[in-house]
Amino acid sequence: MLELRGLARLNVGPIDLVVGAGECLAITGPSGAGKSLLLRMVADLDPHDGDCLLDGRSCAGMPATAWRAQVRYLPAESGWWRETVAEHFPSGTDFAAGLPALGLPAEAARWPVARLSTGERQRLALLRAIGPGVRVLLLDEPTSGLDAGNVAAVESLLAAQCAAGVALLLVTHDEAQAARLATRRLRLAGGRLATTEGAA
Ligand SMILES: Nc1ncnc2c1ncn2[C@@H]1O[C@H](COP(=O)(O)OP(=O)(O)OP(=O)(O)O)[C@@H](O)[C@H]1O
Repeated sequence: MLELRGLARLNVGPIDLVVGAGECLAITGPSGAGKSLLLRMVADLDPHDGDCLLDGRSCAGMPATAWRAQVRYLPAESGWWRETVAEHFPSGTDFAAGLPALGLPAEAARWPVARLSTGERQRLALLRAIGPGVRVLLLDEPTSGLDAGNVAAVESLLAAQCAAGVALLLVTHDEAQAARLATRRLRLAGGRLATTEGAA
């Protein structure tokens, strides 16, 4: 349902790729290979050549807000711009119900952003990224700062998203994580994507 057609920027691409609903595509590759550039192109955050389509509808042909409501990008370092956690979630949503599954207490909804640890920010940013209407999650090292227990919690949540039909593009340096989560694995090197050995 997500299709990348000739996506290219700087030294990355052109990349053609189709990712189905419920598929988890893991992308590995050396530092500086262009993994984040690729995710940012799919999120339509930087100027680039080519186009992305969702169920045949072109990103270039729809308002940026409509694309980003369906295709969510979780950067390696999340952005926070208001004082408290709750202010970053749409009002009227019961996002706090999702906190325990990520190892966070319900009162974390009221915490000031300034007190959040790196791992707390990372898990809360993931909670922010998921939700009704989201079809694709673009995940840049979503567990890089986490202990083993929280890695497992995040991976469970991601597996549940896949089971619900969300497509994941997962950038990770963790080959074991790729093996656990991915339905398909690709390696980005020299600006091109290639199949890796050990792909599920
Ligand atoms: N705006 C830019 N202008 C020029 N070069 C850039 C720009 N953004 C990124 N790059 C370069 O493009 C290359 C790919 O960057 P990118 O962040 O995508 O790497 P990555 O594969 O995600 O690496 P890492 O695993 O270290 O996060 C890097 O050499 C980076 O310095």
